[in-house]
Amino acid sequence: MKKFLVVEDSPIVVKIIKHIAKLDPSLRFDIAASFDEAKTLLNTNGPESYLAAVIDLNLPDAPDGEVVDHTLSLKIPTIVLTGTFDEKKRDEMLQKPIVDYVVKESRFSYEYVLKLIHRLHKNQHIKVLVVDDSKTSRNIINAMLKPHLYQLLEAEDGQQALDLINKDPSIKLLITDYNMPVMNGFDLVKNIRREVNKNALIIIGLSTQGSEGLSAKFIKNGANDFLYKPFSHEELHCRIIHNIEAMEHLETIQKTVHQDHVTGIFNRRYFYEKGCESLHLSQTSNTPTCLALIGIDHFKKINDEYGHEAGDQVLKETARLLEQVFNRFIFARMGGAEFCVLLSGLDINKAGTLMENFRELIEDHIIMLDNGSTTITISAGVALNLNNTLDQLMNEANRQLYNAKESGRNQVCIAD
Ligand SMILES: Nc1nc2c(ncn2[C@@H]2O[C@H](COP(=O)(O)OP(=O)(O)OP(=O)(O)O)[C@@H](O)[C@H]2O)c(=O)[nH]1
Repeated sequence: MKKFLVVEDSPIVVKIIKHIAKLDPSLRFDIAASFDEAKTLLNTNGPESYLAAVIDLNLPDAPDGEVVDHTLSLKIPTIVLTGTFDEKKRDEMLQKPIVDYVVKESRFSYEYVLKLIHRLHKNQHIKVLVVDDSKTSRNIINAMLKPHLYQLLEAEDGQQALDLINKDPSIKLLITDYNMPVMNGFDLVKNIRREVNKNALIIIGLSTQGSEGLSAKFIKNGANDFLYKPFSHEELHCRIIHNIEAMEHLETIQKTVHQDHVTGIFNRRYFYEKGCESLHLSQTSNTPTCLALIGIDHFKKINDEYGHEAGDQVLKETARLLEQVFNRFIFARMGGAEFCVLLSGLDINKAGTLMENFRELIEDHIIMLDNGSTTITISAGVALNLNNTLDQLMNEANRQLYNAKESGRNQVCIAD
């Protein structure tokens, strides 16, 4: 993560920021105690080296927030961190394209600022689509979003937006007006929700005051949230953050549910979920598919000889090589020392050859352990899908794996 710039003359505040930031090694920052020092740092390092600036409003050589104008002119996302409770000053600052205005009240204020910095870092990867037929309205919303570093896209009506969403599934947030030609915001939401659920794309509906029934209608038909125009920068920002954080929590939960805790690759649950879908697709499109079940030979001996942690390292290294070779397929650790790959698009000969190559790669690979090094071998069973269920295919591959083990291990057995 890029570093951030703190412009602050109070040693106590600097000490608190340093203390809190120390708990998170990904946070790096420079400190300037005055406007002059800030200018020197910015000249020396270049404004592009800073993700954001955290600025105190009252500095000896800049008593009226002059540093804020300077960092904004350099297009650095700027967070005001001040001891000033003055409402007028706050309103004046919020008229500028700053990220946020935070009052130094307690340690939570500082934690909030550091959370904002993490947010800015993540926002750089979040695509936001703003849909409004009025160029002026789009410009206003974009100006509010820009300081938060989102990747911004625009559409003039619902149909344009729908086309963009269909073309680019990585769009995470859609902010749409209601009244638009060609396709209004309401129909846009209904159309999107036929394909994309609330956890994959956040939709925030907008409309002018006076259309009170619209908010409930928007939300009932699939929008995550709703705002009446005109809204403040802070209001929009809070709604977006609230929805994005909810989406990220869900993504973390989904990832945990589908991830193997030792190797970090997908687990059996994921394999069955995705594997069933993929098998169904290949059957309807008449595409050949094979399943390979792989077992590390005599894995128990590794645990016994080098210890359980070394056993874990062997599993991780095997998983890493599996990921390297079978990246374009669905693969997972099934449990113990067993891994599985669904080889979609490959006939039995190609699948067998690929698995044989993988067996050789493993055989020749030296695995470095904390307490030495070792080599391993694998056995594998490969089965071709003949309109089977995933369970049937798995059973056949398992029979072949058993044959490979019984025939002396370090070999690939293929179903006739
Ligand atoms: N280190 C480590 N060991 C594990 C883990 N999960 C299961 N094991 C151990 O893996 C061993 C099971 O290995 P098997 O696949 O039966 O291997 P094996 O019987 O030694 O070898 P083959 O007969 O060739 O299949 C058991 O000793 C388990 O305790 C894990 O997450 N980490």
